[in-house]
Amino acid sequence: QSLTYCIDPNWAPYEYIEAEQHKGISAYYLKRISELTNLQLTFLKTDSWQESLSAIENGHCDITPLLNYSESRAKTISFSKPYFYAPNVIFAHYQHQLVAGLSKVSDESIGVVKGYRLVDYLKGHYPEADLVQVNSELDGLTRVNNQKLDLFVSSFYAANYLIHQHNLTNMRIVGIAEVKDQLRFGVRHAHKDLIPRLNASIEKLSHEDHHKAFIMLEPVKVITQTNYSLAWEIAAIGSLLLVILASRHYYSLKQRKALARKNSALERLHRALEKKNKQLEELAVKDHLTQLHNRSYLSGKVAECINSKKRYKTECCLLLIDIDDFKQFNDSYGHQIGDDVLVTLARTLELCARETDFTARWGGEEFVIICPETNLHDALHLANRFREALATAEHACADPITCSIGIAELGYDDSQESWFTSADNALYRAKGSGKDKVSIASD
Ligand SMILES: Nc1nc2c(ncn2[C@@H]2O[C@H](COP(=O)(O)OP(=O)(O)OP(=O)(O)O)[C@@H](O)[C@H]2O)c(=O)[nH]1
Repeated sequence: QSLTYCIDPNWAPYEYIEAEQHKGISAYYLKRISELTNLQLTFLKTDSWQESLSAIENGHCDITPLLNYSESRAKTISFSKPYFYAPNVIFAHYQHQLVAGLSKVSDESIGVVKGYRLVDYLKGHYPEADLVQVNSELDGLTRVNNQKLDLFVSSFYAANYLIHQHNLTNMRIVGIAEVKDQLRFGVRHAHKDLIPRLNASIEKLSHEDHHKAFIMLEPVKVITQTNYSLAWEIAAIGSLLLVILASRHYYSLKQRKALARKNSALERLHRALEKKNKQLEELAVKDHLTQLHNRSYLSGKVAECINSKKRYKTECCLLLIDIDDFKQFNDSYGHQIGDDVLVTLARTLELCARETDFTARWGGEEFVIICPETNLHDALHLANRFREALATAEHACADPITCSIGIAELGYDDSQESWFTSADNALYRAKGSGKDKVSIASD
């Protein structure tokens, strides 16, 4: 005989659907009973217990393997004798005090699963109770856990299983409901002739059969042993990070020190370079032998004098000095003595000139004094003073040093070239008139 059966799909661990398959202890009992009765049972999948009850009522489902007796169900269903017994308990928030039984509940809401026999029971025995019908055991337990419902009455094993599975830790059992589950087969009235066969098979179930089913009520084991491997991994990664950070810090310190050393070396180099540059600048404007300024330096000063003349009409004189018969010093005493004579003249020049004058070696044995803010009279005085000082200056050979001097006052329209030409002409005249003379350009 081939029959269909249906279950409560949300009543783990009693019965539930997993991967489209009927699971739980009712699956186990159903298998045993169909073996013992030789019944062919085909599973009719439903989405809820309500849907399963409706399927029995409208004839789509013939048998359901695990339900309690109730008068209302008895209208459409014939029942076998019970074969599995379980207590019902009352759940509440973990801070709720113990409840001595359902009869002691007064103002609190009591949850039960819609369609369960408990609904009829509570309505019948406690009509005043604030009954809340929830969709499933899990729905009721979750509401209590979240303090959305005061109490929830449920099968102990089913609730125990769900609490573990869903980690509902805000709740506890606070009392025992007087009703117990006495679970049995339910058969559509049309097949009530099956009841004796089912009862005979139930009688044949052994103690071991029941024990195997009972074991299936055990919730999924919670692993209480601490898994240290993650801690070790974290510690290892942490240590590695520490080592990396420490070595980075060490290398960055090392690099900073090396950088500081390089920076101070660079600073030293920079200072040395500045010094060298200064020396080079001085070399560029100084005569190496006499240490007087050279022609290129003087050209700048001459330009300043010309500008000053044009702007302020200030007086300015130029003395062009040439050592007389200098060639003879070289020829008679050698080049070194010639150099000494040049240096002697340079020192004498510096002694005689004022601080505001500019002295320079113009080239060879020719020297220049530019005297700003100086008229011809004073320039002549300076020239003669210089000649006298030179004549008495100590130097390396016995011959006296004399020089001829050409003086030119800067004219308003003079350029450097015309000014020096005037001085040169005057010098030429001084040489021509017997040397050791001073000649003025305007003469
Ligand atoms: N020792 C030395 N001699 C120099 C230097 N520069 C130029 N002379 C020499 O100076 C001499 C100049 O000779 P001249 O131009 O004939 O002039 P001078 O002998 O002074 O004759 P007058 O100008 O007519 O008095 C040359 O022999 C040059 O070689 C120098 O730096 N050192």
